[in-house]
Amino acid sequence: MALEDDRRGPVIRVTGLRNSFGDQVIHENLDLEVRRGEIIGIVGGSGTGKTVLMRSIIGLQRYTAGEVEIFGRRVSGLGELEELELRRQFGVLFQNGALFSTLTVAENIEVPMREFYHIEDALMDEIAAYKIAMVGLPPDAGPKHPSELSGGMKKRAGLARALALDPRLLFLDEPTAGLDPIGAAAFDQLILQLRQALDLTVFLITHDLDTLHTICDRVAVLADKRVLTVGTIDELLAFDHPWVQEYFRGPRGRAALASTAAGG
Ligand SMILES: Nc1ncnc2c1ncn2[C@@H]1O[C@H](COP(=O)(O)OP(=O)(O)OP(=O)(O)O)[C@@H](O)[C@H]1O
Repeated sequence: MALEDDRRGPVIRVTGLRNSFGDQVIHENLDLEVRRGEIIGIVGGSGTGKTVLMRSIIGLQRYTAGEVEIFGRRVSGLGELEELELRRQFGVLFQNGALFSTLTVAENIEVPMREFYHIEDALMDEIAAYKIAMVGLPPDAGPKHPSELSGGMKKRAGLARALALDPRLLFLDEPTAGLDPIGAAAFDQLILQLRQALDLTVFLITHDLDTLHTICDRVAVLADKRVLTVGTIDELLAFDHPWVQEYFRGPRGRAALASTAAGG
């Protein structure tokens, strides 16, 4: 059953979200809208709940209050078929790539295909090879196991798996963490290219200021248990809050700003 698609509304709408673990309240009354086709960066100090927010949106975290809509549909209370149909429309790259270590790269990419479709093995291999090429991995990466790949290649393999079902929405949790600056910049460019080629909306958790400056259309700041503000970097630079000012105007923030201004 195809989900009704509200093309005018936001791709993701989170309203009044609350998450807590025991006595620890992570989110309280959190609102966020993600627009169609944008790359939105999610930033915030460690432990502010960026990953918990992502997990709430994709259905892996049971929140205690609030509502999440994806493509105009409430994600809670969906029937089994509708939930499957929704899950097919987004891909996720988890923080550590989360590849199955006993499977090859191609087999990893085929996992979601096997879950959702009945496709012949030969066709699945072809699709996996196409996804491998799409993320800039060499063809011989397919039969390799994750342990044989560099950190950057693992991220690309995880991305290929996230793209396995041709999603329209992509979630990336700290994709450039642990990459060297050249590898991180290349990954940023890959995300930009894929957004353009595949008409994607991207929800991107990152601490990487270069990534924020280079590829994000808007940035949402998590603080005080909610989304404190959302805006372009220029708008955030003018936002009067100690964490935001320290983050974007501290030494690293200034370096990233200077580098972007210089076209680097
Ligand atoms: N399953 C869980 N049980 C208990 N506490 C949890 C659970 N998952 C997350 N937390 C807590 O929720 C808070 C937010 O965690 P989360 O991983 O979302 O932070 P984050 O903003 O992504 O941090 P980082 O930038 O360090 O990755 C943390 O204090 C964490 O310990």
